[in-house]
Amino acid sequence: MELHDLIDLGRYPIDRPDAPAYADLLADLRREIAEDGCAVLPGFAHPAGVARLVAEADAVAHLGHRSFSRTNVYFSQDDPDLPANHPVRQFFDRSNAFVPADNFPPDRPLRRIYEAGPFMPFIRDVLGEPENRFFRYDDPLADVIVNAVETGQGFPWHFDTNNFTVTLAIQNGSAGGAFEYVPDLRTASDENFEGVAEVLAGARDRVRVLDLQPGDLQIFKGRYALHRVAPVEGPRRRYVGIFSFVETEGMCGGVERTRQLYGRVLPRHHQRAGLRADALRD
Ligand SMILES: O=C(O)CCC(=O)C(=O)O
Ligand SMILES: [Fe+2]
Repeated sequence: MELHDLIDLGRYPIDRPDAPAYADLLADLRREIAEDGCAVLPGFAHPAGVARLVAEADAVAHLGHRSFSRTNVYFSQDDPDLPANHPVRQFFDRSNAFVPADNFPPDRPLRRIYEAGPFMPFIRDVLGEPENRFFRYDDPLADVIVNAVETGQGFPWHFDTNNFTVTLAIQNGSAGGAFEYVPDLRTASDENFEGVAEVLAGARDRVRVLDLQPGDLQIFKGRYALHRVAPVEGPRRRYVGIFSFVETEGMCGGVERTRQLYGRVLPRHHQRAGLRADALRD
């Protein structure tokens, strides 16, 4: 299976960084990131590629870790010393199933894309990050996963633990499942708890809504953009492939969050706790 069996390389020539079309594409996507905090590449995976990705997701969906919990936007514990309306103290229902990354071998479609030579440099170019601050997530449970969401389930407001998130829509639910986000709500040095509290209380003025279609690739700064997935409705599962990138080499997920989302932790999650460049709550 080659990259062109999955991706529309005619429309998105990520394998030809010297081509003028690559420079044009990059300029468009960088503008989108600057204006919207998010770039979308419609039809990045072509229909035949989507069919392969759906088949892969269907085959491993039963291995998803189904978890139901109440979580705050940081996936952290409550802190009773803070005021009751503080974002750390706002908990929302979360239910979904993450299919852990060790179910996606290199010769199957999803990891074939994630580990393809041109993919990481392309994403880094779009985000305008330097080479020494852009790495694949070093987490064997979470570097590339599928989020499988069934009827009634969703993913409430949160920040990602990895810096940059790239999602690939594989299959939509029958209805619902829209992606909502607030770009740049916090920075590496400013939690902006007040702004977060406003969104959690229902302020909609900065919320953007995306209705992604199967095959669409989305690139955004999930550590700084608060985001959520509206509940899915109807019999069909929603599948999204999630590719993670980080600014610190060797970084993996924290112990608490990894246990919640994947149902297990590895020795490296303990060994590398705290290996990150910022001091955000997570
Ligand atoms: O399913 C999605 O579109 C994104 C889910 C998400 O935000 C996450 O897994 O952190
Ligand atoms: Fe997320």
